[in-house]
Amino acid sequence: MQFTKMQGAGNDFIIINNMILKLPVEKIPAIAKKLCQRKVSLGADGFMVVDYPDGDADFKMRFYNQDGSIGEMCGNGARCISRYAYINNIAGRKMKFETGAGIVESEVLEGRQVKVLLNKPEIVKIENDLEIDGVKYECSYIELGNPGLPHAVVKFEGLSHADYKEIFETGKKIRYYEKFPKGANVNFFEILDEHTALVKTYERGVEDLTLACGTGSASAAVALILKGYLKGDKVKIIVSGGELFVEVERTGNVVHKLYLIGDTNIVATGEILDEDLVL
Ligand SMILES: N[C@H](CCC[C@H](N)C(=O)O)C(=O)O
Repeated sequence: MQFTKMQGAGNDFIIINNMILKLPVEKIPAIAKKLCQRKVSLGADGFMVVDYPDGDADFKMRFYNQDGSIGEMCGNGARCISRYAYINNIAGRKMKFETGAGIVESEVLEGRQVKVLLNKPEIVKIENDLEIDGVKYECSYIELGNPGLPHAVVKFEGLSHADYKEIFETGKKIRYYEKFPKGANVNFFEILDEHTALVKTYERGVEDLTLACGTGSASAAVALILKGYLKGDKVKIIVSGGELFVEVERTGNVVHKLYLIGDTNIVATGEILDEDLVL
């Protein structure tokens, strides 16, 4: 099975072209779960499949998390798959593709940069503070697209110095918070200056911290701009695997357009030979 491995800001993905492979869609979750396992297989945070679109888009992006669960969308994945589609002549530099959260548009910029117009924030609860086990958290809740990809944006004092275990344990608790209808990716933030925030994400479906989350960084940018923590409409989000830029077009508290911009890296291309994989 031909594959490409890519990463964007350290969020890594296996990409396959199902226009050629023609794997039955119902078999993909198990394949994704198998191949995304670190150490025993290729390993990745997510598995992406390019497929024929239903409508007039260039292609359909199917996204699966490391545990085989379906994700509505993935921002860093969308950046990577855009460059993959461009390089493999599936789309031009500017493209439009279907995702579980709705249509996404993107543009492959110079070099390895890709700019993605993410699904609009459909649910925005800026003041959505939580209390779990007697501890209060300053939190916003945002869903991008419809059906929406769920994100909590949570203040974490001293995030840059906090140890992995503390962030992980807190992230896990909030990820399963009973009032989040479908769980949430948990994006912890610390403000570095008025145009820059540090964000670390506990990802649903990976059930661990990843080095970056694109839609999480964009959701954090929306929450932090609307809260007045960040100024201007283009902000920088520092993540563990690099940096991302988010542009927000809005009228007051209503966001019309949300862009994610950042680097991509093609790590490998070749054939998957995993002998334990049962197709
Ligand atoms: N890493 C992705 C998000 C994957 C979505 C997944 N973790 C889920 O909640 O289904 C991003 O860059 O936006």
